[in-house]
Amino acid sequence: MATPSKIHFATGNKKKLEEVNAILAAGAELPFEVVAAKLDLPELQGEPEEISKEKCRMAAKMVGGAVMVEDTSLCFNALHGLPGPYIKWFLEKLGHDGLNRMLAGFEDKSAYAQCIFSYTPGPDTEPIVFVGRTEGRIVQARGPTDFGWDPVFLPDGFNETYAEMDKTTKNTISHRYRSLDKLRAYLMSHAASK
Ligand SMILES: O=c1nc[nH]c2c1ncn2[C@H]1C[C@H](O)[C@@H](COP(=O)(O)OP(=O)(O)OP(=O)(O)O)O1
Ligand SMILES: [Mg+2]
Repeated sequence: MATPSKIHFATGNKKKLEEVNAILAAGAELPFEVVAAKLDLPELQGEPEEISKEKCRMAAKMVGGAVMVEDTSLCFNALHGLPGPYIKWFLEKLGHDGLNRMLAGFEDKSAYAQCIFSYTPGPDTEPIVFVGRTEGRIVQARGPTDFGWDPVFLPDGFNETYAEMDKTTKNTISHRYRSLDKLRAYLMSHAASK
């Protein structure tokens, strides 16, 4: 279906919204507009791709139009991918130090950040899913603490945590960038020809 002119981004997280806007603004001019929609959506449980699609369906029903939603997981390899989609609760309850302590008994501190965007042009269309991943490892917290687990995630190939690096750098290597770049390409290629 052709890309509509207006897409609602349903999120309750201001920092995500900032990054999404910055990532989209850094690219070519878009044939669509992204508007924020603060909807009260439940934190669903299950497999990440299914969680994301279901959230997208619910949001599309609520706004009655095109929607994108995003969910972020932080997956520890030593723990076979946990906390994964439950990172929000682990971070809230344990803090940065607690996340490090979860790995104290393991030599393997490697982890990956995963972002899943789901998009639908409207409530009657099955959402499509775009996955982006950035590999790294869990370190003692370093840098500003204004966005989630950024201080404890050190992406591979860098000496700075997500929190320490400047936003422009994070926004060219992040899990969010990688999945949003795929969604952007999809939306551009389905834009109605002028
Ligand atoms: O790039 C990131 N760097 C650091 N922390 C991050 C990032 N992206 C999400 N986060 C945090 C927010 C929340 O604690 C959990 C994901 O949960 P998640 O459900 O996706 O986010 P949310 O509930 O805050 O917003 P939403 O309304 O879009 O579901 O990881
Ligand atoms: Mg959420």
